[in-house]
Amino acid sequence: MIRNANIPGDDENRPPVLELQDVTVSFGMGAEAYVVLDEACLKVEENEFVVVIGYSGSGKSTLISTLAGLTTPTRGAALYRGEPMPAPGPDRGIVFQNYSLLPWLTVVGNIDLAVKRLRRDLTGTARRDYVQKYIDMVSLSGSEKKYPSELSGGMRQRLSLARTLSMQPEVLLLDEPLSALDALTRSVLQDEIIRLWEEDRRTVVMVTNDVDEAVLMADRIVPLTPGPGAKLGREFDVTLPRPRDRTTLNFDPDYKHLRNEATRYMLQLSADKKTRTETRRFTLPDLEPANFGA
Ligand SMILES: Nc1ncnc2c1ncn2[C@@H]1O[C@H](COP(=O)(O)OP(=O)(O)OP(=O)(O)O)[C@@H](O)[C@H]1O
Repeated sequence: MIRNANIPGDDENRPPVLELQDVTVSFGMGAEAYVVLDEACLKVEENEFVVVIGYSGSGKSTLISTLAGLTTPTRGAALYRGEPMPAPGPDRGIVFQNYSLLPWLTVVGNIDLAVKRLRRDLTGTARRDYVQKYIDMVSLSGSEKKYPSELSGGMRQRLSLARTLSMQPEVLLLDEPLSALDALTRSVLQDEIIRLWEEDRRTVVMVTNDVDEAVLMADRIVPLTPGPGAKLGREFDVTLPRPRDRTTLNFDPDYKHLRNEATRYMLQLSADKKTRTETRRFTLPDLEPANFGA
C-alpha cells in the first residue's frame, strides 16, 4: 500500500508517538537562509519501525535531530505524544553515524556512565549485571576492558547501540547507524537491530540511504526528497512477514517488486530535481525585443 506522508491521515484516537506537522527547518537568515526541510509531515505510531531513506545531504540528520528535540523547527510543529517536542531526553535514544563514544572510557565505562545516571535503583552487582547484559546483547563479551580506539568500526557501532539500548528509551532514533560499516558487519548489525526490536518492540525511526536495508528492516519506508527544501514523499508500507530472511527475500516477488518500486521512485526524485535545477539555470527572462531604431 502506498500513502502520501504529506497528507496526514488520522485514524487513531491516541496521538502518534512522533509527529511533524508542516515542519520547515532552515539555517541562516534572510536571503542567506538555507531551507533544509520544507513543510515535512510525518506520523510515527507506537511500536512502528519507520525507515527514512534519502540522498546524502538531503536533510536526514536534520530530521532525526528534530525528532530528538535537538533542532527546533523554524516553522510548523514537532510533537511527542501530541505535546510540543520536549528537550532531548533519555526517552528518545539516539545512535549517531559517528558513534559519539567517550574515548577515555572502556566498553563497560561507556555503558555504565549512562546506566549510573538513569538507573539509580541499580547498584553494585545488579548494576554490573545490567551493563553486562547489554554488552552480551551486542556480542561485545570479551572486549569489556577495551577502549573505543581499540575497537573496530563495527564494534564501536555495537557499543554505541548497546549504550543507547541500556537507557531503555521509548523511542530509538538511528541516524545512519550502519553507514560506516563493511557489508558483512552491516548485515550482522541489521539482523541484531531487528532482533532487538522484535524482542522489545520500541518505536524506531532509522535513517539510511540504502533501499535494500530499508525494505529488509522497515514496517514503513518514508523517502526524503532531495534538498534543499526536502519534503517527505510517497510512503511505502512493507508488509513482508517477519522474521525476514535476506537470502529467501531475494527470491520473494513481493520483496523484489517493493524494492524496485522504491528504487524507481528515488531515482525519479533525483531526476526531477536535476530537471528543476537545469530549468532554473537555463531559463532566460521572457523579454520582448525592443526596437531602439528610428
Ligand atoms: N547547523 C547547520 N547550519 C547550517 N547548515 C546546516 C546545519 N545542519 C545541516 N546543515 C545543512 O543542511 C543540509 C542537510 O544536512 P543533513 O546533515 O541533515 O543531511 P543528511 O541527509 O543527513 O546528509 P548525509 O547523508 O551526508 O549525512 C546540508 O546541506 C547541511 O550543510
